[in-house]
Amino acid sequence: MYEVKTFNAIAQAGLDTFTDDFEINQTDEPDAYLIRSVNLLQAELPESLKTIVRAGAGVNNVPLGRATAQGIAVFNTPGSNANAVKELVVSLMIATARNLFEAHNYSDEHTEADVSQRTEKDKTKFNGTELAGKRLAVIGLGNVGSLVANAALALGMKVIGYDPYLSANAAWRINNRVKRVDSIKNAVKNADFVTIHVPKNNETIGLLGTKEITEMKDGAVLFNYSRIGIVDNKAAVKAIRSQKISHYCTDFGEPIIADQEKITITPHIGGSTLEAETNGAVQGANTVMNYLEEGDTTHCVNLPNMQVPFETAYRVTVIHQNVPNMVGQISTQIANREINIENMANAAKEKVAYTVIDVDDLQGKDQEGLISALEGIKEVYKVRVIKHR
Ligand SMILES: NC(=O)C1=CN([C@@H]2O[C@H](COP(=O)(O)OP(=O)(O)OC[C@H]3O[C@@H](n4cnc5c(N)ncnc54)[C@H](O)[C@@H]3O)[C@@H](O)[C@H]2O)C=CC1
Ligand SMILES: O=C(O)CCC(=O)C(=O)O
Repeated sequence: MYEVKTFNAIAQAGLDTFTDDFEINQTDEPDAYLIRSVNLLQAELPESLKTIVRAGAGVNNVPLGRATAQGIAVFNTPGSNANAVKELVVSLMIATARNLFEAHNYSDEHTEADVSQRTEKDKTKFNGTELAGKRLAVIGLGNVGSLVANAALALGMKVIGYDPYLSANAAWRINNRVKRVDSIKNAVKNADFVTIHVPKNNETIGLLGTKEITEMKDGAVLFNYSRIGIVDNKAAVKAIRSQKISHYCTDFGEPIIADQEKITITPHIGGSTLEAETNGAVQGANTVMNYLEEGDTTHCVNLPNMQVPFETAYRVTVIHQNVPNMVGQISTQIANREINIENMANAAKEKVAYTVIDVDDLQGKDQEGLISALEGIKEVYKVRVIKHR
């Protein structure tokens, strides 16, 4: 029986996906964490923990370096909530173009006798513009950005995209009418709307700051539905006050942007739809099961992605540093115990490597001895022996 500890609201459909070999509980010695936005950056990760699966996209709430050093595989569920974010961003583009927040506030302030008179009288205050024919810059063309770009095209907008790290898979999803450019400056300079959809990391913190906002068209509308800090909020407030940008919408509140005209804050609801939460939870549950039961690392963010068919009675998995002679040392330990290797696979991702060894004859052998011998190799982070179901 594997034990799974959950954090945040994980959709019931996801919890129901687990087979009887998995128990969801709040144990202190879980095999897996299934999480959403809980901040684990300062949390101690228990010795028992083998995997952390983020139902969603961003893994900036997980201490990746520490997890790797403890041999914990970290996954996300890419694309599971991308459509939800796309629809929210599109709705906010329309809302800002049509002054919907201001118009609603106006009507809300006049709910008494004068509301019908004012309905016609002041409506020119809320004259808007249409999206068709306007220009949208999308920074980051992955799962969310590509959907936003394609949806904007369908609404008749012109779309400019910037993504220096675009994967081949993501490129296939993008409509060829999205014009790709080689710099943020070239993306934003004539754009009426600018939206950013990138992961939070050292390179993307402050990616849209004073310099980039200055390069935007006067009166542009700016969106940050990625993470706090990717748009420099101080710079955004200055740009709103000087009317350089006409509206700023973000999913991540902080005091500096609170209670300001033309700044709309939503409470991190980009992925908060029934469909997205279900997708993420179901995909997350399958990820937990595939990793714990087979060592599959599809969509792992800190290990190489490997799918090796599991056709033997046992599988030994080793997470280790990506340095010379690891495969040699590992197979020597196995051979020393007269265990025959049926199949072996190894791949590396930056400084970390993952080795999968399939064997038939572990029954009755000293499995604990093998694990401790392998974990005795100083470059090894974690060893698991998995019995085929
Ligand atoms: N508000 C919310 O509830 C949600 C927020 N997010 C946030 O949005 C981010 C993006 O989500 P997805 O599109 O699903 O991720 P993704 O991984 O599919 O796409 C991210 C894209 O950003 C690109 N990128 C990376 N660094 C870049 C840079 N310096 N300049 C331009 N492009 C760069 C990558 O090449 C990739 O194509 C997530 O990491 C998460 O932080 C995602 C889902 C929900
Ligand atoms: O789980 C959530 O509601 C947040 C979604 C999100 O921010 C993400 O997937 O990166």
